[in-house]
Amino acid sequence: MGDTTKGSHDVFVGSIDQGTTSTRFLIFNRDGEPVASHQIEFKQIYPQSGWHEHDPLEIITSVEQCIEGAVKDFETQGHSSAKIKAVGITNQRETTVVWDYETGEPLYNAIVWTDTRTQALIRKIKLRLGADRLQELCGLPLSTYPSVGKLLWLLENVPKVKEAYEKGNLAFGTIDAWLVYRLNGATKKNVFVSDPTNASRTCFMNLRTLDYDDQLIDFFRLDSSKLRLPKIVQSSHPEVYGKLESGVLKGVPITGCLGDQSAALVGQKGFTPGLAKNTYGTGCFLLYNVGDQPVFSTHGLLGTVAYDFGKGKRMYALEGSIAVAGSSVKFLVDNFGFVESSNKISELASTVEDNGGCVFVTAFSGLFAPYWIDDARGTIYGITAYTQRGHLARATLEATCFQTQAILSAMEKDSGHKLAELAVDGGMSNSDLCMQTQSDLIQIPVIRPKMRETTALGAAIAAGLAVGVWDSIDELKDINVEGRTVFKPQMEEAKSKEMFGRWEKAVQMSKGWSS
Ligand SMILES: Nc1ncnc2c1ncn2[C@@H]1O[C@H](COP(=O)(O)OP(=O)(O)O)[C@@H](O)[C@H]1O
Ligand SMILES: O=P(O)(O)OC[C@H](O)CO
Repeated sequence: MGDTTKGSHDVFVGSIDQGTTSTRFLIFNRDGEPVASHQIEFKQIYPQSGWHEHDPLEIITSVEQCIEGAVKDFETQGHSSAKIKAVGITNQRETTVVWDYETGEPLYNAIVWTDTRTQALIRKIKLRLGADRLQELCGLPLSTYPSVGKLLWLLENVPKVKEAYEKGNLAFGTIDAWLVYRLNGATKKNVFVSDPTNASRTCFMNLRTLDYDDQLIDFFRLDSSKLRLPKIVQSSHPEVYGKLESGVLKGVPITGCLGDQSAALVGQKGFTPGLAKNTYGTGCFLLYNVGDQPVFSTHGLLGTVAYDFGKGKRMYALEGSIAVAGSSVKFLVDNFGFVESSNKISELASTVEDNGGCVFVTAFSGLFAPYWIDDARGTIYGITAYTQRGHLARATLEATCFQTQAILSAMEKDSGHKLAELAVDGGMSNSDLCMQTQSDLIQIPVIRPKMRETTALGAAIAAGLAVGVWDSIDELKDINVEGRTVFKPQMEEAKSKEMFGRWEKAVQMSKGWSS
């Protein structure tokens, strides 16, 4: 930690937010306000129904361009880039990248967390002896969602990947590990690390020890002497993530790293057990801080790491993961031209009073928490000659709210605690209609901060804490508190229950389509 940083107000922290549909770089001041930013959408590759890939090199380019764009904006405002003391990384989780450790080149496209090509493979693995004990070790239910299935598919189907593995040259990583590796100059420095919030999404990490577990690796019939896994290091650290090797911020240290949902919890300052946040991005993810010991769900949720800021500052979370949220809105826009952009969907939904009897189970990747139905696919119920586009727009927004309602009910059963309020963020939370519907359905207040880049803020906090931009989390308490919007329940509880009953019926009916 440099003395010039400690206590000084004229310092800034950069944050790389590498999401499922776009990459951003934001520069935050010490008050947690974004002063400059740049965002780039990159290509979504869908080679077949159910497959979803990204180009790992395009992701790197998008990060480099975002850094350049935001720094330019920052300098235009009269700031010097020398004031940027550190950079944090936050990223889409589970998405799997494999590369050749000798050359640093990717061996296949990244397989995205939403991808369902591993459905049959996972079903076979579920039959193995010991499959029912996995969740007690790694916190995750066996499904198409974690990285492990994607890696096993690559080993079975891509000869180059298998060859590299046999030679002991196969590097496997989630997006955080890939970014850190490449931003450090790849083979030049070979910085090959991942933080526990990301590593906990692979199925290889033991949730109690925060290290790889041979029981898990053996169960998946992988040879740890052949597979190169990134070293698991804490989420906020002054040294372990290296430095930016090139570009306008060359030499600036990377000092924070968090999976995007953990970063959002940190950005919402969910540091105390009992606090929860729900992020409505491409998917939607509810994280509930359970304290410094892991909780293993028995009601369809995931046990995961909230953040690891070092000894005595490590927290766990229960998570409810919804595969499709904002992506369903994008689907109506891109595939059917319902409106010209996602931010117009509420307008369309407001042209009608209710869903007109329609329920849309947006199971494009099967249904995740708390249902885990891998063979469900997107299905709309209740269409009649009366149905208008507005009804479908409303049913689309409601689908994420219903799944959140189901997750909260599971969370109450797992934790024995009823949530008093829900902090929200992410692209889809911009819809007032959606947030009001959410509050109506869950019957508690929904709190939306004024500054919604909480994911990027969380990574900036992790990075800033490591270099003394902030000395402790107590110093963060006033950040992003002013100007919040509170959505209070306006619907009768009986009506909310009735609507949820119809949703649950639709979920049951959606089973089995892709079996
Ligand atoms: N006003 C809005 N109403 C509803 N959905 C929206 C709105 N604005 C953005 N979205 C949705 O939010 C998603 C983008 O949110 P974001 O938090 O940037 O996601 P990610 O981090 O996953 O890339 C898109 O899928 C988009 O359809
Ligand atoms: O891109 P998002 O914000 O929907 O987040 C993706 C998640 O990290 C997947 O687990």
